[in-house]
Amino acid sequence: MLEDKIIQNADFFIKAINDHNERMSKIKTVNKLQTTELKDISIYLRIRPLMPPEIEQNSFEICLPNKNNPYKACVYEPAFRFDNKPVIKTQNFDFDYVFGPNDDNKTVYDNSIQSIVEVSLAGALGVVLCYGQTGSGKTYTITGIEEYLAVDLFNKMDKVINDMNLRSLETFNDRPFEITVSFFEILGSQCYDLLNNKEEIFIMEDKFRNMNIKGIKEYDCLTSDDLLKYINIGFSHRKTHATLKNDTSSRSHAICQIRIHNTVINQANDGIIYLVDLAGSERHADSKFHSKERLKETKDINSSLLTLKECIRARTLSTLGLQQHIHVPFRNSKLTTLLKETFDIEYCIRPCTTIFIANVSPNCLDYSHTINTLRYSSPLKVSQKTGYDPLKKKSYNLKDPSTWEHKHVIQWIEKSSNGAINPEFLVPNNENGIQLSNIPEMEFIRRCLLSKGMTEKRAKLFYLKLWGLIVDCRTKQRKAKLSSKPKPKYDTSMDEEMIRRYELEKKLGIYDAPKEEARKKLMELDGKGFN
Ligand SMILES: Nc1ncnc2c1ncn2[C@@H]1O[C@H](COP(=O)(O)OP(=O)(O)OP(=O)(O)O)[C@@H](O)[C@H]1O
Repeated sequence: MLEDKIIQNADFFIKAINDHNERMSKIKTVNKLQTTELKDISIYLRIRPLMPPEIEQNSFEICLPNKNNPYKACVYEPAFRFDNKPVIKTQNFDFDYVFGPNDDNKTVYDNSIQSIVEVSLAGALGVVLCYGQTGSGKTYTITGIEEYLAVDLFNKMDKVINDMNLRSLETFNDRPFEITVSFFEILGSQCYDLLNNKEEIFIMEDKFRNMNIKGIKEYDCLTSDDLLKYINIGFSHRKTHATLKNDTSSRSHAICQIRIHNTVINQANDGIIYLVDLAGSERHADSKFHSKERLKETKDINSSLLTLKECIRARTLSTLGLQQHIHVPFRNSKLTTLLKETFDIEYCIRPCTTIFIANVSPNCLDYSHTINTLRYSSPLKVSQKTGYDPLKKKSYNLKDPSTWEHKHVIQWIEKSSNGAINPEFLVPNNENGIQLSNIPEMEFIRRCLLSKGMTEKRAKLFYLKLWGLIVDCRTKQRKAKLSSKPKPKYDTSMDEEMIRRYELEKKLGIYDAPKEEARKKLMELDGKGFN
């Protein structure tokens, strides 16, 4: 068997991988970028360490972070030539950051997730998705993140209260933030409340296109311990099965929803954090000995993961103005329907941040699983090769906030609020149009309220006015992009014969000639003619 052959040749492969790694360390180092700006969608990779049973098996690591470039991972395929000689093939994959086997959950949390806590407290939407083959460390990663996040959320409240100067508002009370949690799982098209005896719940869109979860129970959390207690109960009720890779493999998408309600600024939408432990993707081949029910389960999981991939990619491309198709297929699965605010840029009216963590096993015997995960996740990070230049300045357009400099922002605020809002309060840090759009709703309203005579309702309307512009502008840009797309050479209703005739007429220069004249000319030239 191939697996036995790989282990028998372990010495060769380990040496080849070490040599390659050594050569890589002599190449110029790429420094880690110190960026504090939150991206709409960030794609990370986490490579777990080899587990003790894998080490006992004499397995070795075939997926490593690139020593000199924290944005790349290197994968080595252990293979054999036709004459049975072992060879190693190398491939590199790009990410927003690669966490290696020595990086613990705290490092992952500090470098990827913690930034969404503050913005969610200010009213934004934060989504964390853990993806990977079964046994690759998704649950390990998400539970670790949840522990740090629960503590951090309660710790940061005070900072946000001070930063937002909430104490100065008349409506300030002794519980400015109400934190509630719910925990549910999605199995195909069914959803179950894991904190309420697995009662069925329903993800629905109301007539205002808002998403609602009918029947879900939300629990009030006064401390981080409360929050963690509910998360642990939820996990213990999740559906699992034994797979080839994991004795308790997760067969559902487990979603922890943390809602942050600001009781001081009631008009603002609640901040929401979704922590999603995706079901372990399993190759169809690995599940072929299972029951019909298991096969259907695997099919459902894989199809929803495919929809998720399409949605993330479509969203990224459309944000960058590179999307050719207007359709983001978020309605194709329950999970993406729930997260529609993240994907549907014509609906979304607040800053959304999505953090996608792909988890892989470094075990040489998991090569095919690991490469599948890398091929799935790495392309989600849209590379600069696509021609998108974030530094390229767009020319000023009164109706497009992304083109506004600080002075345009001031003009817009003064004009659109009829002088009721003082720009010094709303954009005190020289914010440009993009930065203005990135101010979460609560913070936006809070800043508006600093102007004399301003009410929460008026501030909310002003926020919606800005987002009306942003959404209109995005829609227009995408439509313009679509209409500038070259028209297909042939009408799709043309059959083969019509296309042949069209090509021939074009070649003979008689395409626009009257039919009779064209026929004569055609007969003269090739003696065939047509009716
Ligand atoms: N970074 C890590 N450091 C140490 N141990 C890890 C790490 N990642 C995963 N593990 C261990 O690997 C095993 C499998 O991890 P985990 O259960 O998180 O996999 P999974 O991807 O959630 O699998 P499934 O989809 O089947 O539920 C666990 O025993 C876990 O403790």
